[in-house]
Amino acid sequence: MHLTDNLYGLVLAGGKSSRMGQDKSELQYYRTNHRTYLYHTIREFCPRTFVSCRGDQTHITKSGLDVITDNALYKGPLNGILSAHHVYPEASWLVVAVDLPHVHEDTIKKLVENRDPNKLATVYATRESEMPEPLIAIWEQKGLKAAEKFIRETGKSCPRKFLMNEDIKQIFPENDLELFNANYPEDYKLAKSRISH
Ligand SMILES: Nc1nc2c(ncn2[C@@H]2O[C@H](COP(=O)(O)OP(=O)(O)OP(=O)(O)O)[C@@H](O)[C@H]2O)c(=O)[nH]1
Repeated sequence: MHLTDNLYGLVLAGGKSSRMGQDKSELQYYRTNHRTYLYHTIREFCPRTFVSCRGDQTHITKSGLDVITDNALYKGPLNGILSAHHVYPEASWLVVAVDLPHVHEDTIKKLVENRDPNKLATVYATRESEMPEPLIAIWEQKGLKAAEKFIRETGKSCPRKFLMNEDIKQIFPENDLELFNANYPEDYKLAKSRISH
């Protein structure tokens, strides 16, 4: 099996961005807004790529990028991933959250090269925390089926809670900074300053 067979890309951009105070997917770290940057970055590795967002985010749905909008089943990032899974149930998904400013081509390449399709997911973790980061990960088709069952049975939709007890492959970035999560305006400023130096 080729490592990118059936592997579709998904940039998660459907959050409320309440801590940032503005849509995190509109923030620009490189030459364009970050959802577009990540979309083009992961498109190199996947036969099809989409942005995952809410139906009311018309600035995204009408942006010209391929989009999958959330269905109304649950809330949160896992709903975005499961909505994509419902549209293309035969696919596995390379997922990247839009609030990861230091993810770059090599971060994605490493994820793809280390994919283990026999696990439920291949997931990054920082060396510091060793906790799975489910939003920079490859979710296999069977992993998404299992996640959906977990939500139905527990009522919990936190992707990390699900992955903590599951058969996953965990990998580490070259540098923990690649997984830096920008949620607040101070994080945005800090990430921008790192990028411009
Ligand atoms: N499609 C989709 N993506 C989501 C949803 N909620 C969060 N995300 C995405 O998942 C990633 C992590 O989101 P969070 O930081 O947990 O939540 P957020 O709503 O973006 O931000 P806060 O409102 O500050 O918590 C981001 O890329 C979000 O765009 C959702 O309901 N649907």
